[in-house]
Amino acid sequence: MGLTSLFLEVENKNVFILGTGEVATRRAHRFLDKGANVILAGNSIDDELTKKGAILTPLKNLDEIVKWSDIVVTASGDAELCEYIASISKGKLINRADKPEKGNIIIPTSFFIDNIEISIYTNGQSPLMARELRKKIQSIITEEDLLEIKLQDYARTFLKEKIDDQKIRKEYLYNILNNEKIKGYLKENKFIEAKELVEEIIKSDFN
Ligand SMILES: C[C@@]1(CC(=O)O)c2cc3[nH]c(cc4nc(cc5[nH]c(cc(n2)[C@H]1CCC(=O)O)[C@@](C)(CC(=O)O)[C@@H]5CCC(=O)O)C(CC(=O)O)=C4CCC(=O)O)c(CCC(=O)O)c3CC(=O)O
Ligand SMILES: NC(=O)C1=CN([C@@H]2O[C@H](COP(=O)(O)OP(=O)(O)OC[C@H]3O[C@@H](n4cnc5c(N)ncnc54)[C@H](O)[C@@H]3O)[C@@H](O)[C@H]2O)C=CC1
Repeated sequence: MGLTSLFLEVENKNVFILGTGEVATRRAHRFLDKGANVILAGNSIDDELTKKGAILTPLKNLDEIVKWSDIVVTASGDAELCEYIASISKGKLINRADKPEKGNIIIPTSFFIDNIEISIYTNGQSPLMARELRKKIQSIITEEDLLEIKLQDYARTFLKEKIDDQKIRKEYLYNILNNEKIKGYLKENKFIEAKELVEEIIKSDFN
């Protein structure tokens, strides 16, 4: 295995999910929430999925749907059917919820703090611990960290307009990150003051 974490654009991508149980439903929500077209094969799906645009198909003639799909998920308790679907999915992106090590996509636990996305993968060892680690991480990220991210975003955009050389932009961003006065402002939730100081620092050199 040579897994590395990446973010995948799934908007308007075609996703086929084999199964309609707990895991299949969770996967379907995740893809639908990001604008993918989702078809699930199985007996029934709940109204919430239907409302989001999921389509249910019976467990037959699945070859055409596999051809249609960009991403395949096997999440059925029927091991033989999972194997069959995997065998006709060669060359595709496939998440094997039934046998993760045989697929080429892992779905980690992911969560947001503000608009920062954090994903955890325990290398298949303990999904439950992935969930526990999530709680720990959530508890150590402060309001100040989130403001620093907003400030860096602001400074980066501002710098891109003023300075062509990326190396120089980088130097400014490090200086902003380590500026004690700015840190003090963020600690006191004074974002406007922090922003003004950033502008001052940059403008004083470039006006
Ligand atoms: C590899 C992976 C699949 C992938 O790549 O998609 C995978 C695989 C498997 N999980 C199994 C079991 C359980 N999974 C959960 C829960 C979650 N599992 C999730 C992810 C992943 N699970 C992927 C990476 C995991 C990693 O390594 O970090 C989470 C984080 C995200 C999500 O699924 O949406 C979600 C928590 C969501 C949240 O945050 O709340 C629970 C808890 C519960 O149900 O209450 C149990 C029962 C307890 C237990 O077994 O620990 C089994 C069956 C094992 C068997 O047969 O006994 C397999 C298959 C196998 O291991 O063969
Ligand atoms: N996060 C993850 O990735 C997890 C993966 N799993 C694995 O994913 C698969 C599905 O798990 P869940 O959604 O929790 O199960 P579930 O029992 O909620 O759903 C199983 C689905 O498989 C279908 N099915 C068809 N034939 C079956 C058969 N012979 N036996 C059992 N089910 C059959 C059911 O109709 C249903 O759609 C299993 O292989 C399980 O080991 C399980 C838990 C978590």
